[in-house]
Amino acid sequence: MFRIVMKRLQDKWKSYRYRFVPWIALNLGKNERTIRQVTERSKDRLVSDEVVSETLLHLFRALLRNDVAQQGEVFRLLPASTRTRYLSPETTEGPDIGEPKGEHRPIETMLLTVGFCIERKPSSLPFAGTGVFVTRGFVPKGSTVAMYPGTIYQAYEPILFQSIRNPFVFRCIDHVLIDGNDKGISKIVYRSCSGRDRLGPFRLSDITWLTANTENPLAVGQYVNNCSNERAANVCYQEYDVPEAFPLELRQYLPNVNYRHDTQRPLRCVVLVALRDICPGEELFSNYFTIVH
Ligand SMILES: C[S@@+](CC[C@H](N)C(=O)[O-])C[C@H]1O[C@@H](n2cnc3c(N)ncnc32)[C@H](O)[C@@H]1O
Repeated sequence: MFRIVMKRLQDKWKSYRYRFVPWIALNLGKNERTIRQVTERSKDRLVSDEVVSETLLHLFRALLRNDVAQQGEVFRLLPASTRTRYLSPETTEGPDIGEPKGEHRPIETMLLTVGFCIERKPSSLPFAGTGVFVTRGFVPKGSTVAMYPGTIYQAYEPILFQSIRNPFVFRCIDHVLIDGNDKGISKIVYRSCSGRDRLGPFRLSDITWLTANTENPLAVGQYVNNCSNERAANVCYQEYDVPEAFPLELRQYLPNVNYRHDTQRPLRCVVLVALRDICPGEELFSNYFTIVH
């Protein structure tokens, strides 16, 4: 009898694509109605990887273009044709209406390139700590709204010490883990891995999400709170593997790094995609549980 009960429990547990392990253990019973249900892994994607790439490239190019003063070494090593693209916007493949020129203020760049900006503020929910809000602009359904930063652990890699009392360990559908904690041992590990993985002057990941001033303003997705029966989810998580062709000079804005330097697969990122139109002033809520049937 005991074995049968245990087997049933195990099967139920396995069907959960639980995102945040400690949160689930405490809240599974309370929030059953807010669970996101998908019939297959492939149905969990709201938009294609190409659409996600388009937004990231558009924003990252604008961020780089507005940071020319700090990027001397990077520009020196870029092929002339690529360099020209950043130094004189009018030579790019079409007019980029609304792209800011000159001053380097990432949040303004975000507003002008993607049409909205998000920022961390005290959550509108009691006792939920910090949350993420759309502070200006308008987010159309299907937009890439945020990124989940952190160190990437493949399913077989050890994460024991970093995961103790850590509410920021995110689990992907294929059991890859992302440690998005910006404090303590997690912060030390991320900094060290990011410093390790460079190609000369080219940084391959961003470390500024560990501070209050993020170079990539999308990289605050780890602070998005869970929906509740009263506050429905307006964003969902989606895995995004960085394509090989992603430009070298733009990788410095990716807020993820592999724990092991010899990982033989594309860099995993996770983006948050809008489930509906979102207006300024609204807090973002995701779904910490998803069941794949
Ligand atoms: C990934 S963190 C989100 C950021 C968190 N709000 C903070 O300030 O650090 C997950 C933690 O946020 C809190 N949290 C998330 N959603 C919540 C909700 N709907 N109500 C209360 N607390 C929530 C829980 O403490 C949970 O363990």
